Amino acid sequence: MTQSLTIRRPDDWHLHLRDGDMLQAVLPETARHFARAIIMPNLVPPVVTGAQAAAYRDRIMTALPEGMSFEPLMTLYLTEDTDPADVAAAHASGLVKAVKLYPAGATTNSASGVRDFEKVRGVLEKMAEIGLPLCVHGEVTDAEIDIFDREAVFIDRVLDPIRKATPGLRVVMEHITTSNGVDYVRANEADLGATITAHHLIINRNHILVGGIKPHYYCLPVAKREEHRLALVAAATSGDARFFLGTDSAPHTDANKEMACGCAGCFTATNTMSLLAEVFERENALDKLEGFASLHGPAFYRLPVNEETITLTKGEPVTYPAKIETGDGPVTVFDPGFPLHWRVA
Ligand SMILES: NC(=O)N[C@@H](CC(=O)O)C(=O)O
Ligand SMILES: [Zn+2]
Ligand SMILES: [Zn+2]
Repeated sequence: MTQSLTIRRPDDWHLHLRDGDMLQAVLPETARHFARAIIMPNLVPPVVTGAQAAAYRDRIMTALPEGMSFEPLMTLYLTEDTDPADVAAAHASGLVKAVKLYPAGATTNSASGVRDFEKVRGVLEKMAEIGLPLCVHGEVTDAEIDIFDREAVFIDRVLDPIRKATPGLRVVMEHITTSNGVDYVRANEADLGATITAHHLIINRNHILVGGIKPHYYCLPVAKREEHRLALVAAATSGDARFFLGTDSAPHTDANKEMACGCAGCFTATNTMSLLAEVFERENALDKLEGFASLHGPAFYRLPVNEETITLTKGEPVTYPAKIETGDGPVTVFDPGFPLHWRVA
């Protein structure tokens, strides 16, 4: 008997599409399964203004192959010079669904991010007033803080003070990687959610470092100890609506990953739904997959759920390309290290 599971079409609440040739190559990988995605603004130069977001959305729609449907949900990259009025106008027009906070230097293309959080107070207050969510890359960048502690320290030193200083600000903790992140979300009733990636449900830090360094498992925030992975799996499969899927699918060419100073990012757009179904099945939680991938995100963002459905079927191990070809060079698809049995029909 074939097992099958029909769920509402999922959305991706944290996605990097890049631009140009890379955009062209990776967009169909997402649009094949996902109806919508929150599009990260960390281009070079970053997407800072409403006008830049509108132009980027047009480039995405131009890159979408005939016959595919996909709605990019645009974000603005928060800088110390961001104009609250521009943010409010971009939100009011329906263009922009979130603002993204990168601490300066925390991750790929974050040099224009925020150093002095006092300087963005006016924007955050405006966002609280209009209900526009702030998506946060939650890591401190202080050189003396150990990379494995940067998320936990960020929660205490930056996130909690910002939230207390800005009542009503709606925050998404992006790509949480620790039990500290899970606990912080659980301890706060309102205005707080978190995205979880597929790869952080699968790898811990040993996968990156034991038996030789694995550049394709290196992303930021870096995967943590196994106990943290288990906390993420428990949160994702719990049915708690504050946790939802954000793949953080972040394509870099193999040349840029497999080098002495390799880029951070895992490319999962191609096989996310197969990865998730395998993880949720192992937890006896396939009934929670629709909530995580298709229902909790729209609820947080106050958007309608998708009317279409997808069907996952279980069978012989799924085959998918090890790499996708792009105009910039090949991009390796995330390999979980075990066979996947669920495919999107
Ligand atoms: N996750 C990553 O490791 N990389 C992302 C940036 C980010 O989401 O932090 C990228 O843009 O490559
Ligand atoms: Zn990030
Ligand atoms: Zn990201």
